[in-house]
Amino acid sequence: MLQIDQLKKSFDGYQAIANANLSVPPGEVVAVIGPNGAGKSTLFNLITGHLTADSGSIRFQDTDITKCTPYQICHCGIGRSFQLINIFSSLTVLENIQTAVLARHRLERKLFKPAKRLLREETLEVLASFGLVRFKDQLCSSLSYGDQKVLEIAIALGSKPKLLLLDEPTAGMSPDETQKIVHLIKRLSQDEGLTILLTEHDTDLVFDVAQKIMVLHQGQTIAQGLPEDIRNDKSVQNAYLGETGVC
Ligand SMILES: Nc1ncnc2c1ncn2[C@@H]1O[C@H](COP(=O)(O)OP(=O)(O)OP(=O)(O)O)[C@@H](O)[C@H]1O
Repeated sequence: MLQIDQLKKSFDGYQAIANANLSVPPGEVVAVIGPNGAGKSTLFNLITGHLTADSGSIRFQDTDITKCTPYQICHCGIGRSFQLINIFSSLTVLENIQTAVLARHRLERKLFKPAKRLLREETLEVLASFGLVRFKDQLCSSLSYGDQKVLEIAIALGSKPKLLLLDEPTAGMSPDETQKIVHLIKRLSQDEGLTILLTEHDTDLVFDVAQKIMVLHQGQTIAQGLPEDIRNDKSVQNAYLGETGVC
């Protein structure tokens, strides 16, 4: 579904992505892991068009998206939730979801008065599937951190993406909130067949949910494969030595 080849990106001479290769098969949960500064967020920003690669290619469903804008990439079918929660805090929960649903129907310009009536049923369905109906008239700023994250993922799914990118979805969460996100990832993958690409520092979570893992180290793909192979890979163990000792 997503194919990345020989990707490179430098910042003022520093190669943040030196040579990244990744293949994401349809229907799978794929995790990108690596020590701090390995280039995970940079890779995500390249995939979603928030950064432009110096060289290499990114193909999504046989379309070359390497030089596309974030708007074009979103309309191609790639949705994203960010490391820092990215919602409209001063809008209600319902209005946030409605914004995403309107955008999918290319009705963004009708965002204000008439929008209240537009696509309300579809918006309520999205809210229901994420257990957010009871919060629908609350301002987003009043939700707990965990519920704000669920809302952000629901917004990303409002555009009905085929591939969902989750950038450290459990960062800063309590164990209970983390479990809620784990269940959500499994439900979206197993019940709805969504393809998911995530980065995450919590390697227990990664080994729990991912069918495939890519390991980035200093901007290079040093390993890619099944979780059990990654766990036993010597280059991965070396990359993590002195870091978390997780593998
Ligand atoms: N806009 C930028 N300008 C300059 N350097 C950058 C920029 N973005 C990232 N970098 C550098 O590129 C490298 C990779 O950063 P990146 O944020 O992609 O790593 P990461 O694997 O996501 O790290 P973390 O796990 O800590 O979030 C780092 O050395 C970072 O300082």
